[in-house]
Amino acid sequence: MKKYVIIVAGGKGLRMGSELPKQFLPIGGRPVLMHTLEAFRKYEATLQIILVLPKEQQDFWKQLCEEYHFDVGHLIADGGETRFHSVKNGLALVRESGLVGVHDGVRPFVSVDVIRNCYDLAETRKAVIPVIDVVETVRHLTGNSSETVSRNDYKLVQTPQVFDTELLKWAYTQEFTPFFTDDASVVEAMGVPVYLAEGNRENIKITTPFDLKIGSALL
Ligand SMILES: Nc1ccn([C@@H]2O[C@H](COP(=O)(O)OP(=O)(O)OP(=O)(O)O)[C@@H](O)[C@H]2O)c(=O)n1
Ligand SMILES: C[C@](O)(CO)[C@H](O)COP(=O)(O)O
Repeated sequence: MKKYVIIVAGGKGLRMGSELPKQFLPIGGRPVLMHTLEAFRKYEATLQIILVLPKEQQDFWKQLCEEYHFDVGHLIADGGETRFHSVKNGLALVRESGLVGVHDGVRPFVSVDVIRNCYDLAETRKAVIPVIDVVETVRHLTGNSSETVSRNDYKLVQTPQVFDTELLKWAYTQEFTPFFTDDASVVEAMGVPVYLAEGNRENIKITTPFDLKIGSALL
């Protein structure tokens, strides 16, 4: 079965606030994105990797690949206005039927076991996302007040989110709404249920400078 992953790195990284876009910041001496692509190559040698990058960053990325002798093969698509639009641009390069995962470029610590489990389950479940437990107490804001809610009723959502290719392409024909913060929300809006798989706690999304410190410790 043909398998793809769309690795989205088309964002602005505003919360990181660094001059160098966060996907290029070094962890363990190498850009974040290289760790991410390698995790997927470790999962499967024949996986077709599609990397989504802002057009103006693509030459810089190619320079980095040469400088670091980075040889994980991949196609490049242009970043879009939002994550939704970036995924849509990546999906345009998905030409055969099979499975397609979507993964945040800034989640370099996804485990190969989690990747494999999500793809394996998607063969029958069609739409699979990795999640982890909430380990802190959660409060719901109600106007000027707030109340504790049961954390057992919630999960934290990670990537890769893996889908049947035709299903994801169909879902991405919808008009964008700000409610679409991940791929599962886009698929669910078509009335299709999403299956929850186990994520890994190290699979953090590098969002702020604090996450970089954690990332360095995780290597
Ligand atoms: N237009 C966009 C926006 C986001 N992303 C990607 O989606 C992932 C998750 O987004 P986030 O961590 O929020 O990245 P940014 O949007 O870059 O960060 P910020 O919200 O702080 O600006 C990242 O890999 C990011 O590059 C993307 O491909 N295209
Ligand atoms: C897709 C995601 O990483 C799942 O947790 C998350 O929704 C991305 O959100 P962001 O605001 O684009 O970082």
